[in-house]
Amino acid sequence: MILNGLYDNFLSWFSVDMGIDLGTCNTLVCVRGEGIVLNEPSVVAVKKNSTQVLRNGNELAVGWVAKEMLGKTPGSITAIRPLKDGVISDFEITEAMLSYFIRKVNGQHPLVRPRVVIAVPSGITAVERRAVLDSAEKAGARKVYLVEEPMAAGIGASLPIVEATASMIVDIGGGTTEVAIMSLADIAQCESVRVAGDDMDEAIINHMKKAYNLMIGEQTAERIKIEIGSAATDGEERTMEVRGRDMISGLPRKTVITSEEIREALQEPLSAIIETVTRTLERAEPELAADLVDNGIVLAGGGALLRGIDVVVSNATGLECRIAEDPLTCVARGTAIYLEHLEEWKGTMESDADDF
Ligand SMILES: Nc1ncnc2c1ncn2[C@@H]1O[C@H](COP(=O)(O)OP(=O)(O)OP(=O)(O)O)[C@@H](O)[C@H]1O
Repeated sequence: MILNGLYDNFLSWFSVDMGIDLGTCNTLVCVRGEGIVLNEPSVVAVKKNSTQVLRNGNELAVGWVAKEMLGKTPGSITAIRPLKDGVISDFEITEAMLSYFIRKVNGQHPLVRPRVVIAVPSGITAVERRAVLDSAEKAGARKVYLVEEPMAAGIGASLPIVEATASMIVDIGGGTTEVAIMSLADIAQCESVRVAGDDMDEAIINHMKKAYNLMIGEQTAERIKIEIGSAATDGEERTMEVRGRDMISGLPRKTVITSEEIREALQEPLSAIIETVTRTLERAEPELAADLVDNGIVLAGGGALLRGIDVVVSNATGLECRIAEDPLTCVARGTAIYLEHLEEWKGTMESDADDF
């Protein structure tokens, strides 16, 4: 056992060990000492009705190359996101994507295969966990460890999660929102809801259909959310010109929308997120709840960047709420730190393979 550990540490000198935030929207890879070395959309372009990944010249159509094809693909090509609601919905494609990213970071023909820590949503089933482990192994990892996303986010946000005090994280990603209260390097209370940034985009698409008879794509909806979206007013209202297809005439058209109507459209997904936060707090042990009065709540994930979301969470809970530094990279940075302290963390799930 000890020899195995020493051998593994020895191999680590020759491999680029990495932490991966395998997200519904983006995949980030973090390497110790180097920070985030890869940040690409979790998108793969394949031939229609097949799992054959396309090439764009010499490059496989994965990540940025594939994202550009999304929504603009000719009939014979499908650009797909192999993760849905934070979990793998297409194994073969996920494996192809992971393998592309791991190779990109580790080099085409590495001497030693890397150790990899992958952050997974806390709500996923044992079968889904196994699927992530298998995909990463087949994608070229020497050893794979899984860490729960809120734990990784807490580590990345420098919360004192190993201490005997409660830390609370709300990680709002693309497909899932993870809410967790942690203490003594373990998750004490956790809730995961499959409502997050993607649902906000969908709410905007539905609003544009209902209010303007205008069909817009997912990328336009995301742009609206980022440019003028908000959860609470910050005293400054914004407008934006939006282009799409008229649902009646079928022709391209543009219209001007306001931040107020988008805030209204976002109410439903935001309420679901807030309910999850309050439910988690209600279930917390009294001692841990007491700690949170002083420690407050930290928001992470891309959704934390929605204007005024900290205000809304703070108003709903009565607790102080702050946004983690660089919330989009929080989980990935946490996975890389986790890799350095594997022995300290409880219940790490790891793969069986240990060959290079
Ligand atoms: N400035 C912004 N304002 C609002 N939302 C934003 C902003 N920037 C990014 N987002 C949203 O954050 C989400 C992506 O966040 P993140 O990368 O943390 O998710 P993920 O890790 O891919 O998803 P998951 O954790 O569900 O697997 C997307 O829905 C994106 O539109």
